[in-house]
Amino acid sequence: MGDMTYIPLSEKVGFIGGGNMATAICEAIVKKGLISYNKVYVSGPHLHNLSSWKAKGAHVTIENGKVVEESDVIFLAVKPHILPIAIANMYDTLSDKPIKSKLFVSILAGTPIEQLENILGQLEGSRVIRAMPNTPMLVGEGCTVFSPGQRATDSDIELVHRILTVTGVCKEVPESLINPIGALAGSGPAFVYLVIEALADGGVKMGIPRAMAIEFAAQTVFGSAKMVKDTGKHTGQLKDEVCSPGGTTITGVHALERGGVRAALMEAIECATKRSEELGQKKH
Ligand SMILES: NC(=O)C1=CN([C@@H]2O[C@H](COP(=O)(O)OP(=O)(O)OC[C@H]3O[C@@H](n4cnc5c(N)ncnc54)[C@H](O)[C@@H]3O)[C@@H](O)[C@H]2O)C=CC1
Ligand SMILES: O=C(O)[C@@H]1CCC=N1
Repeated sequence: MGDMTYIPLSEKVGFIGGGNMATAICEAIVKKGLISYNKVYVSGPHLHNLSSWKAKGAHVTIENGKVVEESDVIFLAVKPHILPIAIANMYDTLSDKPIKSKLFVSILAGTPIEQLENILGQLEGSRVIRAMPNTPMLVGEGCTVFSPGQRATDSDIELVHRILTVTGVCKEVPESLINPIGALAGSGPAFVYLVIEALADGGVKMGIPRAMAIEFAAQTVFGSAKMVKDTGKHTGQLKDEVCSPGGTTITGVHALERGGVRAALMEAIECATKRSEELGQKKH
């Protein structure tokens, strides 16, 4: 994927909220040549927080409605509890303007499509696609899923797929899977960083210098993930191939099982999924 060049979008892309995830999406698609910053519009409550966007050539504003006016596809990239405020700000600018039929892509954890369609309902003909990205798209290894809303057209789906597929893996899924996949792939990088850090801590405890321990922990996780993806072998078989009878690895595996690592990781996904559901029900 790294060397592929993509046909630039004719559409202008907007972001309501210019934080971590909006930055990752935009950087990813700019890097792949899909768009240049002069066709990007981004809003937030304080212009000084958007200075890095401005420095790269994006159009910045404190009016969310301006982003909607200027863009063809608009990513909603605020925190879930901010959405009503962000949309109210958007309507302030748009109230007396004949804006119609815009495509919105929400990346908000938890917020269901139906809620998004209701809140955007004042904007006649607005279409919604709900997506769940993750930050590794910044290095071209993202994992994104999306679900189209009722009014999203085939060409909307094609456009969103075209945008997100350059950032890594991208698949359309039923909406019922977005919260669980958000837990696994959206939150997942944080869980994996924690694992890498803990592996490195163990290495440091055993005398490996910190920088070397981090590098080797990360490369080991990276290599193992590539083995799972490229060989297609069952993870249990790959694990067995590392465990010599009476050897070092099975001794370490025993320690992990004693520590309940599998249950802890399963619970992390279950808890994060439930938290998404709570966010959708506004139990903030
Ligand atoms: N960070 C991640 O790894 C992922 C985040 N998400 C979702 O992406 C969304 C954004 O998350 P982050 O980028 O991490 O948060 P963030 O806090 O970095 O970004 C949110 C941005 O919204 C801006 N904002 C606040 N009030 C606003 C308003 N009224 N109008 C416009 N902009 C406003 C803030 O200034 C901030 O820059 C969340 O809904 C989250 O659930 C989804 C997948 C992964
Ligand atoms: O922690 C969160 O709520 C967001 C959603 C997925 C990753 N970060």
